[in-house]
Amino acid sequence: MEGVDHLAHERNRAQFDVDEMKIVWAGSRHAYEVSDRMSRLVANDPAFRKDNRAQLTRKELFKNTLRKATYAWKRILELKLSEEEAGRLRFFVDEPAFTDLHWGMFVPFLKGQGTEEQLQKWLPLANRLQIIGCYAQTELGHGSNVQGLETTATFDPKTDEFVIHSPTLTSSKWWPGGLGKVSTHAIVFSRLITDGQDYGVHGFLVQIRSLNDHSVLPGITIGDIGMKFGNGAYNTMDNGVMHFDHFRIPRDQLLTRISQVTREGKYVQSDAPRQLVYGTMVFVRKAIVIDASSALSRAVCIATRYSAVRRQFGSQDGVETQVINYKTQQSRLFPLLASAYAFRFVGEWLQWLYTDVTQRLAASDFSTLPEAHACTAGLKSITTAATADGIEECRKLCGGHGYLCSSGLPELFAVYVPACTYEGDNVVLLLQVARFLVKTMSQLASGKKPVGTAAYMGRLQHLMESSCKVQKAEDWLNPSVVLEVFEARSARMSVECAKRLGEFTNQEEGFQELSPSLVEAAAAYCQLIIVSKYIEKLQGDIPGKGIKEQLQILCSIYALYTLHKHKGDFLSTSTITPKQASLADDQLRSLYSQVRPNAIALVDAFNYTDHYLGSILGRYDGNVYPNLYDEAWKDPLNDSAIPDGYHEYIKPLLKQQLRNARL
Ligand SMILES: CCCCCCCC/C=C\CCCCCCCCCCCCCC(=O)SCCNC(=O)CCNC(=O)[C@H](O)C(C)(C)COP(=O)(O)OP(=O)(O)OC[C@H]1O[C@@H](n2cnc3c(N)ncnc32)[C@H](O)[C@@H]1OP(=O)(O)O
Ligand SMILES: Cc1cc2nc3c(=O)[nH]c(=O)nc-3n(C[C@H](O)[C@H](O)[C@H](O)COP(=O)(O)OP(=O)(O)OC[C@H]3O[C@@H](n4cnc5c(N)ncnc54)[C@H](O)[C@@H]3O)c2cc1C
Repeated sequence: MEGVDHLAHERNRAQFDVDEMKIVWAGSRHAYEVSDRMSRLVANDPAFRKDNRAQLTRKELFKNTLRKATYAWKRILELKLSEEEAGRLRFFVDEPAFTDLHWGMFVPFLKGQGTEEQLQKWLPLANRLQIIGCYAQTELGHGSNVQGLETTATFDPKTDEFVIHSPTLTSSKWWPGGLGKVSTHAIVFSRLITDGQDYGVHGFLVQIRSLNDHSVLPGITIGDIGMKFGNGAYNTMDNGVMHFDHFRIPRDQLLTRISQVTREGKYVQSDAPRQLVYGTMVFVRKAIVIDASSALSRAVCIATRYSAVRRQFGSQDGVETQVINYKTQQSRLFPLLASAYAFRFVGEWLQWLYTDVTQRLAASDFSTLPEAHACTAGLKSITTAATADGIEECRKLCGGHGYLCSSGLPELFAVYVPACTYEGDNVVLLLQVARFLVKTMSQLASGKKPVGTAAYMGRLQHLMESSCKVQKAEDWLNPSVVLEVFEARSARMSVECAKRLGEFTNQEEGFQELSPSLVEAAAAYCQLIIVSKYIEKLQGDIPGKGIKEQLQILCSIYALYTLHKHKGDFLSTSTITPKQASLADDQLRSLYSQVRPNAIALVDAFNYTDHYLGSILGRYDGNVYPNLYDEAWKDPLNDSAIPDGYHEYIKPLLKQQLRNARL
């Protein structure tokens, strides 16, 4: 059976052109071609093998990651890959490494905050990996509360230097990836103090290790923070701890696009808002949304293929039922499939928003920064939470075999789940969205017209009074009906929060008290964005046989499943009636039946190689059982029939039992 395509029958049932869908998924033909080429390059190179990760010790794992990351860099140079190609190559290598933080945070921070002079000095070194950088913001005592960071950078006018110091144990930098063992440089967030005054947190470029022998520079203490969740998984990364003892850096290593300190020690701020120092976080949060669609689609691909291969019960004609045909399986799996597509499209839109805000900032237009912050923070929160839960659901959808490392799902979950925490704890980020909504509501009262994703608030009166027009199940397929109920639910939840906030004399106290409801209102706003951006996508030109139809089905599933899951919100705000909620469920069931014949082709459209999936259950050819069986024998425990420890433990135990029985 080796090499037989067990899923061929499923693929023949598809009602759309899967090759065209691959292009939609990738974002463009060009993006598809780059991804396709890079994924194959990685898959066909034995140096990128990854099936042994769970068996390695931490030290072996880490060294192996260093080998792969440096080998990847060598290939990037040899093949003269573009920045885009290099990024995709690293993505398909699929192993968290110091390079993630170097390219993902250190270089973007440098580009965003450095002056021309600073860029000329540092960027070429960073771009050639002659220095390796990390992003050292979080401390032992503070992560979410960036303004609470304790590391100090005190200007010394006598020597024209900043003195970086960790005044307490809790001010030790803690968590930065790549810091523990690899980085030579770090962006260190510290409180800028000059002339006795504290000007708050700023980014400084600090060399932390010797470029000759990699020793940690005198005055700095650095180490790895220890093993993290799961075997293998994120333990390929050297998340680090760093403590400074009056360590000196030249004044020109304050990254000074936003503010400067003169030779005399005078603090000079530009016109730009100080929040621009958080710009790299906006950049990364945006990238994390696209990454959520990648991680979720990967889990869904595994669970969908395996659900078509796996059979249990119902043997009428001698063949048991494929578990994918069970309605419960479909009602758990297909919303995740739809979410993967929805997150992809909202990620594409977020990329547009980010580019737009960046261009505006370059022209000193800061007006859309609050919305960009709210959208990136909120969507990062909603998509990572749904993806982490979704991966775990996919594991359960694969039954017992999903719990094996060879399913690929345990490691995917362990690597992915910190996304709910890093780059901003998800609840903390939703509270930021809530603040944005409260502010938007209060500005309405003063006549300010809401724009962008908040424009619907301009129709507040209508949304407060409107009633849902759905009378039969198919009415739920009408995008304008769906959009309006999501808008009305979001508006009503925000208005309710604003009303209750108004009952507090102290607004901040009210905000704290009502924060659980505010987080729910923020989530409703983000779900509205996801639904509305998907609907907008469908209004564009989408060529290819059957593509638009499939995407419409998935869009309706995402919206109606979200409605089903948050039925309480929609009912308690009287946005829909119980009868309309029940009609939405009827429509959802019918949509699942429409997805069923296309399910395998819809996950094939992700175009993942077997190497990237890293899952026997998700193999393209569906030949699961022989491979699962063979894989078991490769476990080191099976090297010998009699295990190590038999003579020490099992034999004496059995003898003891035998003796006891004889007595
Ligand atoms: C192929 C290569 C792969 C590369 C991978 C590279 C890494 C990532 C790159 C791409 C991602 C790809 C996919 C990822 C794969 C996995 C990679 C894993 C990498 C892990 C990286 C993790 C790194 C980190 O975690 S770094 C540390 C991040 N820390 C945080 O996020 C802290 C969270 N806290 C905050 O952000 C803030 O402090 C706050 C938002 C909670 C604000 O608190 P506050 O109210 O006290 O704030 P302030 O007083 O300072 O300000 C209030 C004021 O400012 C506005 N505001 C706040 N934040 C922003 C912002 N970011 N932008 C704009 N404005 C902002 C806020 O709204 C207030 O405004 P007002 O008008 O109301 O005053
Ligand atoms: C794998 C991983 C990689 C990381 N990489 C880096 C890196 O490269 N560089 C870096 O600088 N940092 C990094 N971090 C740190 C990360 O950014 C922080 O852990 C994250 O921002 C959360 O902050 P915290 O740990 O302080 O959580 P806390 O804020 O202590 O959260 C604890 C709990 O308190 C709640 N909470 C906190 N504040 C509030 C509030 N105001 N209202 C209500 N609830 C609240 C949270 O919801 C949470 O439930 C990494 C973290 C991880 C897990």
